[in-house]
Amino acid sequence: MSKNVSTSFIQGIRKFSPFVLPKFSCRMNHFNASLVPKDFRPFRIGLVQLASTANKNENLKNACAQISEAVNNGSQMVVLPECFNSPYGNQYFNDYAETIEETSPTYQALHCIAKDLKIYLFGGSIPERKDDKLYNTSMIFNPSGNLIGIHRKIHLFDVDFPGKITFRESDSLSPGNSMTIISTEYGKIGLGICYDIRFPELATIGARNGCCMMIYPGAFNLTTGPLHWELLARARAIDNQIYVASCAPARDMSASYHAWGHSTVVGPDGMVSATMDEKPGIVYADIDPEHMASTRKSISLYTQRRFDVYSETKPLKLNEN
Ligand SMILES: O=C(O)CCC(=O)C(=O)O
Repeated sequence: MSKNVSTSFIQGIRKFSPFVLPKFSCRMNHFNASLVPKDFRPFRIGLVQLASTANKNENLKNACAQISEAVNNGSQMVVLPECFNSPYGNQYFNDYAETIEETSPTYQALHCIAKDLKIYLFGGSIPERKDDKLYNTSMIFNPSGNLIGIHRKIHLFDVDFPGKITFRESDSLSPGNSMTIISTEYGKIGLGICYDIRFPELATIGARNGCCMMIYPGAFNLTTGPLHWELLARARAIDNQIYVASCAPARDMSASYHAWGHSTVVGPDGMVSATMDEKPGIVYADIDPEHMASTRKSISLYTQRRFDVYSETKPLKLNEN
């Protein structure tokens, strides 16, 4: 089951200050495995950049076909984009929303394909109905088809770029209230959805808690995509010397929301390992503990952090008299 971490940034840091990892053993002794989380194993990830339509059944069928393709090409972990089963927009969330239960169409489709193909499936996100509220929610399944985690988008996308894009997700959605870390046989994976990537605390606390990777299903747009999509993924990776995978929908200029696309995997050194353009497709990357170890050996952030100097972080107060 996922571990929902509800801890403050400082508590998260202190818990792992200084960064201590158990001594390594077994087959990882050809490199300095004490520099990586002890449960981190190599794997191949596939990010499915899906072309979604207004037809939910079609979207689910297409998602399953693309997941199979990713697995045929060696992926042990597959990621879908934000809002992959519906168009993206406040006007759609209520109509497309599902409850998270075994009889719901998206749950069923993801459960079956993860089980059939024996993979970890990070099911992008869908509009979720829970009690009287709607959330932007990701379901994560293991190779037995069990639901092992749910992440509800914590930071809602409320922005205003006059003349370019104005969006207020909070007009229809409620925010999730906990961080999510998923334990897999390849290591721990932290999860955020889209706008969550702008808040570095999630990745930093994830890394302190032993995550080898952060996954962000996301649908950036044609204004903030070129400005920040890759930069943010690289920043989260460099800050923490972890892998970052961001999975986007393909761009559809006939839809009301135009996604940036460019699904990307960034390595622990901050370099782009794999990426693509805005069209439908799949991005593959081989995730390698040795790469993390060599990055952390060259630039030794984890032994050089000055926890004795950093004081409690406080929220920025604007216009205080
Ligand atoms: O942060 C951004 O620029 C885009 C975020 C977004 O599109 C979202 O959260 O859905």
